[in-house]
Amino acid sequence: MSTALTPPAEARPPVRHPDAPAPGEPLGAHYAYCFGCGGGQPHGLHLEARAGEGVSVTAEFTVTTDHQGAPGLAHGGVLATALDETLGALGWMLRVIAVTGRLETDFRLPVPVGTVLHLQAEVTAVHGRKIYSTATGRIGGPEGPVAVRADALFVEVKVDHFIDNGRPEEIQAAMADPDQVRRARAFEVNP
Ligand SMILES: CCCCCCCC/C=C\CCCCCCCC(=O)SCCNC(=O)CCNC(=O)[C@H](O)C(C)(C)COP(=O)(O)OP(=O)(O)OC[C@H]1O[C@@H](n2cnc3c(N)ncnc32)[C@H](O)[C@@H]1OP(=O)(O)O
Repeated sequence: MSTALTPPAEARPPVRHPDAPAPGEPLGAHYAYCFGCGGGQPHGLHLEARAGEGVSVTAEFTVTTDHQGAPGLAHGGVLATALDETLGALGWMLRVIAVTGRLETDFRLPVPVGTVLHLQAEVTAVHGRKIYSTATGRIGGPEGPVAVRADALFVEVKVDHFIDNGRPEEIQAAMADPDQVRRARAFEVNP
């Protein structure tokens, strides 16, 4: 693991937000057109995440023919996306909006089309706006062998990060959608 992903000595253990969804509760999509979790992306991952214990989440992603790199095998970038999306869902547990700063991925086993990837992610430490986290993707069941894993650094941002940087068409549509505004607020500590 690179030094940038090692929490400094002053980092604190993560604290589950009191209003975090209960363990087992589905988290839903943070944006309908998200490539990772949105229902509105025909070739997306349609990843479904649930709250876990503490500051953790679980998720499942079924590899389809849309996700191939080599014939019959998942593309590594798609698997990294599944890890990234699962790690991103940890924001629901902290009620913080955070984006990926760094994502370091180990690919340990090939993942065939048709596989259900069982993902688990947890926050390991928090230091200021920096959120340190780790994730695994297992095949053959939730207790199966680890096919992919990642360590990550997410950085907390305000909703302005998206409003200021996103293309105006999509931002205006999102801001006009009460359901999207509700989802964005669910991520924020002080909405
Ligand atoms: C109604 C309105 C509609 C909106 C609704 C939206 C709802 C959304 C809800 C939830 C969204 C969740 C989405 C999850 C999706 C899955 C996750 C992704 O794929 S996210 C996309 C990929 N990532 C990016 O696009 C980031 C691009 N990068 C940036 O924007 C900046 O670089 C950013 C924000 C990461 C940092 O920039 P700075 O200017 O804010 O802050 P600085 O000072 O540079 O960094 C803060 C600290 O972090 C460290 N840091 C930053 N990047 C680092 C890196 N790559 N490696 C190591 N350290 C890093 C720095 O060294 C600094 O540390 P020191 O405070 O000094 O100790």
